[in-house]
Amino acid sequence: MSFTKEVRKKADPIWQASFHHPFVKELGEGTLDLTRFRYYVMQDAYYLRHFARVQAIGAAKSTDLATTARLAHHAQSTCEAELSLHETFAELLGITEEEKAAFIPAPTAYAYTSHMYRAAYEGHLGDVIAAILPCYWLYYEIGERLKDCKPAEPIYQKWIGTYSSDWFRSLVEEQIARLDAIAEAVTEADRKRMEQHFLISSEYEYEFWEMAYRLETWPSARKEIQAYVHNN
Ligand SMILES: Cc1ncc(CN)c(N)n1
Repeated sequence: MSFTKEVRKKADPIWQASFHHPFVKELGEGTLDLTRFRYYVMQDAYYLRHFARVQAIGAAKSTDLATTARLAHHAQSTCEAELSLHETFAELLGITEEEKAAFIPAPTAYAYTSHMYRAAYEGHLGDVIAAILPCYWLYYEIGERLKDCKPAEPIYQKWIGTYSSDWFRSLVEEQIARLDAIAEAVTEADRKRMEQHFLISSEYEYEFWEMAYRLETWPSARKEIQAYVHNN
């Protein structure tokens, strides 16, 4: 069995929990409260800004120019396609510049992005891709599951359309093939570490729905903590 099939199998229980999470189900049905989606859009814009940087670390850690170019292209796609989609959502949802300026990442968004940076800075390209692959692949599987849903809310239709698109599928397939090729060439210890990154990111993907559904906040109102994460 390929490395990605193995880790996908190990992660299946937590992926199933994401598929059945009320945020995902209600988005497909069109019953998701827009307050929750609005919160998600703001946290996800923060997440994607850091995700693009992690993709760029992958570009820098690639050992051949063709892979550097592809990873840089992926980072650019995150900025031009996904983040610009969020800009459209922000306009449609009436998210103001003041709200954006006062934005503070929630504990889960902060922890998930910190995990990706850690995997990326401490490891090689295989570590980078293992940590970011659930982000691609889980959303694509969710897009596939929801693609025949016709939520009355156009914003939700647009979200589903993005992640079930051929464009997104081709990015996912490219990263799966890349990770399998790397996994064949590295040591067993490397593969074990890559598996851990993949499983931790899978957990955080689930936690991200929870965070948005519960409108997570920091437990303490300490301004210095909030100022720190705000600036980072
Ligand atoms: C948290 C999260 N994970 C994945 C994706 C899809 N790139 C996203 N937009 N946000």
